Amino acid sequence: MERIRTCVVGATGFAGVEVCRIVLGHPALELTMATDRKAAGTRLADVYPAFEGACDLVLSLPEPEAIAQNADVAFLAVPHTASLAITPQLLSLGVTVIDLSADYRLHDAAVYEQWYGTPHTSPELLGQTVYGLPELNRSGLLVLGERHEKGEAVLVAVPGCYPTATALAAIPALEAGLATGDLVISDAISGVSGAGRSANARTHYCHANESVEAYGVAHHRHTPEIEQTLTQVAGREMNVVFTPHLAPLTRGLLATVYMTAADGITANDVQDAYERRYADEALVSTLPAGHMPQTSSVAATARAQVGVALDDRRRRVIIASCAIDNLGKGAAAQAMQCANLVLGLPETQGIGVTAPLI
Ligand SMILES: NC(=O)C1=CN([C@@H]2O[C@H](COP(=O)(O)OP(=O)(O)OC[C@H]3O[C@@H](n4cnc5c(N)ncnc54)[C@H](OP(=O)(O)O)[C@@H]3O)[C@@H](O)[C@H]2O)C=CC1
Ligand SMILES: CC(=O)N[C@@H](CCC(=O)OP(=O)(O)O)C(=O)O
Repeated sequence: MERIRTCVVGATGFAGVEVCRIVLGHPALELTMATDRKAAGTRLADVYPAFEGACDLVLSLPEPEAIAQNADVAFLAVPHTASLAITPQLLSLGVTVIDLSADYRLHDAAVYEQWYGTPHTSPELLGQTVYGLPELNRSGLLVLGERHEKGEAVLVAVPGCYPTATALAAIPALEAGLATGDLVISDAISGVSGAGRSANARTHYCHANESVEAYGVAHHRHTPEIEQTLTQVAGREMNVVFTPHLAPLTRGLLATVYMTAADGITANDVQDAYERRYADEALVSTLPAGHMPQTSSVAATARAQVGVALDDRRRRVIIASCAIDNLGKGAAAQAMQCANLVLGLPETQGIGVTAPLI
C-alpha cells in the first residue's frame, strides 16, 4: 500500500518533533517533508540525534507550494498566527491540515481576537473546521474523512493541552446531568515542555526546577476554549475558573476539575457515569473508585486517565482529575488520532497506548 505523504511544519519544536516521531513509526504514513525556518538545510537528525539511523530528512522552509508538492497532509506544530499565515493557502492547494495551534479552535473570530490580541484573517474557515477532540466530536471528524476521501482538503483544529484534560474530566458529569450550575473550576498543572522549546524567565531550569507556581491566573488564553467545549457538552452557557500551574516535570499534565453536584446523587452514580461514558473509548480510562490518575502512567502516550470522587461532607462537589501527556493526548498523539479518523485509518494506529513502565 502506498503510504500517505506527510509534512510536519515546525518539526524541531517540542510538539512538532513528537509528531515526527509518531509519523516515523506509523505504518500508513511517510514523513516526506519537515520544516523549520532557523534549521532549514540541516538534517532533522542533526537537531535531534535520536533520529540518527531512523530518518535522514533535511529540514526545509515552510513554503506552502513546496509542502503541496511533497505532501497530502500537513501537521502544523507552529505558534498561533503562524498557522493563520499558511493554512488558507495549504487548503486551496489541496493539502489537508491538522493544526496543533489555537488559530482555528474558537468558533467565533471576535472571541479569538479578544483573547489572542490579533485579527483573525480567515474567519470563513471557522465554520468548516472540526475541533479535534475525538471523544466529543468523532462524528464531525468522520464527516471530514468523507470529504477528504472525495479529494477535498479539510482542516482539523487540535485542542490545547489544558482544554483536553479539563474537557475529559468534565464531560461525563455534564453530559449525564450530574453536575449543575454554570461554573466549573479547573486547577491544572503542566510540565515545562508545555511552554515549547525556547526557554524564558518562567521556564528556565533555575526558575522552574524544585518549584511550582500558578500563572496566567484569571486570564489564560485557554479559558474561552474550555468554556466553548463545556457549553457544547452541557447544552447551556458554562463558565470556567481556570488556574494553570507550572511544575518541574518535562512532560505531563494533570487537570483537577470541581463541579457542583446535583441533589441526591451518590458517589456510585458518579463512578458509573464516568465508567459508562469512557467504556468504548480506546484512549480514555476511568480508574476504579478510590484511585486518582498520575502523569507518569500516561507519559509518552496518547492515553488519558480519569479518576473521580464525590465530596458530600459539606458542599456537594464532584471532583474529577484527568492525567495526560501534554505532548501526547495534549498535542501530537491527539493530532494523529484525529488524522487517523480523517484519513480513514484505525483511530489508534501508530500511537503509543501504554507508558514506559520504568
Ligand atoms: N508544547 C505543548 O505541550 C503543546 C503545544 N501545542 C501547540 O503546538 C504548537 C507548537 O508548540 P511547541 O512545539 O510547544 O512550540 P515550539 O516553540 O517548541 O516550536 C515551534 C515551532 O514552530 C516553528 N515556527 C515558529 N514560528 C513560525 C512561523 N511563523 N512560521 C513557521 N514556523 C514557525 C519553530 O521553528 P522556527 O522558528 O525555526 O521556524 C518551531 O519549530 C503551538 O501552537 C502550541 O500552542 C498544543 C498543545 C500542547
Ligand atoms: C506550561 C505552559 O506554558 N503551557 C502553555 C500551554 C500552551 C499551549 O501549548 O497551548 P496552545 O496550543 O493553545 O498554544 C501555556 O500556558 O501557554
